[in-house]
Amino acid sequence: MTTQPFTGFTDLASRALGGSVCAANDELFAQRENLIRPEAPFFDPNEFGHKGKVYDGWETRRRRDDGHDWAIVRLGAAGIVHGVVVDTAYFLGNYPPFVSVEAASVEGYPSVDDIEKAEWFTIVDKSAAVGGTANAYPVDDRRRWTHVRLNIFPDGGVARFRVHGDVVPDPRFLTGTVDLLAAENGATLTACSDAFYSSPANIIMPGRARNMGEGWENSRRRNGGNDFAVFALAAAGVPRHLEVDTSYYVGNAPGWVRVTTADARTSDIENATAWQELLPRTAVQPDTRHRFALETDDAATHLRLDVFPDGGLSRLRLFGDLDSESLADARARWWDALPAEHRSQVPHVGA
Ligand SMILES: NC(=O)NC(NC(N)=O)C(=O)[O-]
Repeated sequence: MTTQPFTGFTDLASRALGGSVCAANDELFAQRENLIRPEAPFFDPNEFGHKGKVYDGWETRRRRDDGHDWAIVRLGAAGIVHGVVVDTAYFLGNYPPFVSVEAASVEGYPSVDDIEKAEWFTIVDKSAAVGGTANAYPVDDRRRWTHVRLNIFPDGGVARFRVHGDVVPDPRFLTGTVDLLAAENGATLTACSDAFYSSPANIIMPGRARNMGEGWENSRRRNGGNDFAVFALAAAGVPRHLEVDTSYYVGNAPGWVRVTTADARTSDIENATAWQELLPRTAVQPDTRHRFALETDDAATHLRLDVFPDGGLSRLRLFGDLDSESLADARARWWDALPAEHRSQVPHVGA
C-alpha cells in the first residue's frame, strides 16, 4: 500500500465506527457495503456467481453511455478528512481509471434524497487511479464533513474506500459523563508495544466486540517486559469509571492490567513522572467485562494501559466528565470546522 502520513488517522468511513454506504447508482456486480468493511479485501479466483466473478468490493456494470458511477458514505463519525484511499485490490481488468471525491455536511439524520440535494464540495479532484493498488489522495480542505461521495469514471470496481481524518464531535453530546476514550468522540491510539494480530485502536471502537478479531491481540511475549497501549483522550476530563473488557480472550487474556493517566496541559507526558496511577496492577479474568469505580479529581488528556505480561482486550472505556475549559475547546473546534451552510442550521455554541 502507498504509505502516506494521513493513513495513520482514524478511518471515519469504517463500518467498525458505524459508517454506512447509504446509496450508489449501481452495484450490479458487487455490493456497495463491501467498500467500508474494516478487514483487508479477500479474493478467491475460482468463485463465480450468477452475475459474474465474485469480488469483495463495490463493482458496477460496464457503461454504454457518457455518465459515471458513484457511491455515498455516511461517515461513522463526522470529522476533518486528511486523505482518502481508493483501494482497487484484485480489480485488474475492471478498475476505474479515474476517481474523484466530494464531501457534504448535513445536520441531523437526512434521507438519501436530502443528502443528494445537499451542497457538495470537491475534496479530491478527478485523478488517475491504477488497478490492484491502494490509491492514496491527500486532502487539504480542513472543514468538518458528515458524508462523502466517491465518483468513479466511467465505471468499474473498488475493493475498499478509506476516509482518514480527525473525528470532530458535536459538543452537544459531550455534556454529562461520556466515554473519554471513545473513537467516536475523538480519542486516538498514539503508541503501542505490539499489534501483531490486531491493533489496540480496535478497543476504543463503538459497541461490544463480536469476536476476538474485533479487539487488540498482541503476540506471545517471550523476552520479558510487558505490552502497552497509549491513547489521547477525546477531550480533557475527570475519570469516573473504567471498563476493561476481555470478552472473547479466553486463552490469551492478560494476567493483570494497570492504567495510568496524564494531563498534557500541565505536564510533559514524555516524562514518566507525569503519569499517575488510576488503576493499580489488578488481576483480570478471561472473557469478562470488568468495571472499576474511580476516586480521583484529577483531569486527564492521555491514558496508558499496561497488560502483564501480554494478552488481548476487546474493549476499554473511560467514562468521565469534561472540565469547563475542555468543553469550551470542543465547542470552538466544532464551530470553527463547520461549513457555513451547516452553521446556519445549528445553535451557535462556540466559545
Ligand atoms: N472477470 C470479470 O471481472 N468480469 C466482469 N466483472 C465481474 N464481476 O464479473 C467485468 O466485466 O468487469
